[in-house]
Amino acid sequence: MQKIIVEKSPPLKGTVRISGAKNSVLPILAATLLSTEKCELEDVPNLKDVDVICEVLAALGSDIKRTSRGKIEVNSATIDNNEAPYELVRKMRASFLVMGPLLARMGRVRISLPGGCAIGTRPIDLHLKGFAALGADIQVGHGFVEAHTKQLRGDRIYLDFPSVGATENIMMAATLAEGETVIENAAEEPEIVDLANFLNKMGANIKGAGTNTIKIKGVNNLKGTTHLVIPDRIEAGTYMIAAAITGGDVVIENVLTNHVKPIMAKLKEAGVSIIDDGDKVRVQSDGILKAIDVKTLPYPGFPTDMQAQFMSMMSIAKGTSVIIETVFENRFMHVDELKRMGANIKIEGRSAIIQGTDKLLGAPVKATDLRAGAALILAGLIADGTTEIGNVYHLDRGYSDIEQKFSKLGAKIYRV
Ligand SMILES: CC(=O)N[C@H]1[C@@H](OP(=O)(O)OP(=O)(O)OC[C@H]2O[C@@H](n3ccc(=O)[nH]c3=O)[C@H](O)[C@@H]2O)O[C@H](CO)[C@@H](O)[C@@H]1O
Ligand SMILES: C=C(OP(=O)(O)O)C(=O)O
Repeated sequence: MQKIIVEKSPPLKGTVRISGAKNSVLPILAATLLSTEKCELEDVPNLKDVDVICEVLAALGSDIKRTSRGKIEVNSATIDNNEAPYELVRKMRASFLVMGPLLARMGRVRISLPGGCAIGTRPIDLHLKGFAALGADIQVGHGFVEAHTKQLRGDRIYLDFPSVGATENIMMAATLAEGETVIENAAEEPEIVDLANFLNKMGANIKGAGTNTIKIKGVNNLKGTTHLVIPDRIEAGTYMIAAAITGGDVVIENVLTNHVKPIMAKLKEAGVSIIDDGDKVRVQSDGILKAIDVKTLPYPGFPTDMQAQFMSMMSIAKGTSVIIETVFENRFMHVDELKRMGANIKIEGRSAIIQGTDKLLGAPVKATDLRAGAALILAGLIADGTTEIGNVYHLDRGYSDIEQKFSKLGAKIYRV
């Protein structure tokens, strides 16, 4: 089993380039199923999750070529299978995003239920509610969802919660529905906008992505296009904290600073200097951090995918911080691991109360999920001694070239 070893490191210095966003490229790759022509994607990150969604597409009959580093061509002109099997869907929840495109393109889909994961139960009721409103006949049983329709028809769909995945899945299905679909209380994340831009370039008619009301007028078919994936705001935020926690000076390139406003605001509140240059950001810190309170919310609120990394930072801040997790019901699995490193954290319901300590101590720990893994690397950078992180496959799901990027900034990190 692989491990990532992190040793106490000097203040990080230098420049790091952020890769294309995992949470954009996954729905965009799913959306290529809607096209009867070849699509070409650029700045595709080097991630396990990308490999998995490509395996799903290949199983459905898409032809996938990795033409050069960061470039993928997908041709779904002749897809012939509408079943996404358990073995693939269980590897990655985002595989469920092929449901909307398959239903719209083929009129029939059978897909394994994705199940829960370490951060919560993560139901798919809102996705199914949306497909039913569009006229799909849906059956759930034996661990699978089956849906079919002669022709999807546009409707008004109000989401009880602005779910990212449900908004994406319904938006993709609606592109080929008859008439207009309106998604109300839609998620507003930048990745939704990126997906809508991609679909519009394919010939879809989507307006309002990035607001809470998205209108989709159905079209007859979608064609091929090329698309540059937006930068990963969570990867950017993770390196911003790496600079802050080590008292470093790091320039983060290929970031859309508009997408990381809550992260920059909270870092400033903690006493970190942020120079915002639009598509790059310089983060400087003397390593003396003030306690801050954070509440995770749907975009444009503070992202739940940055909660664990902030918790590492708050573990060595001066004073008491409170982090409230409102998006997922069980996203505090990293707390016990941080406590193994000497952090002083108490959980009360959906709140974590963090009493900053003077130092953390290296320890054997395990990544309980993707961002928990990132949080442990961050803690390891400042902990005395050596931190050994197990279950690193979580990190490989979502961080491109992680040891190389950290090493280039002067971090003492390697994989065994
Ligand atoms: C691949 C991808 O883009 N993943 C992101 C996406 O996940 P994902 O799309 O799964 O997250 P959602 O926005 O759907 O989930 C948010 C909340 O809504 C609930 N819910 C969701 C769907 C549903 O049908 N019913 C329901 O109750 C979930 O259990 C959760 O409590 O958004 C999350 C919230 O920003 C991020 O943490 C993930 O990194
Ligand atoms: C929770 C995450 O991803 P996913 O929805 O793919 O599990 C994440 O990126 O932190």
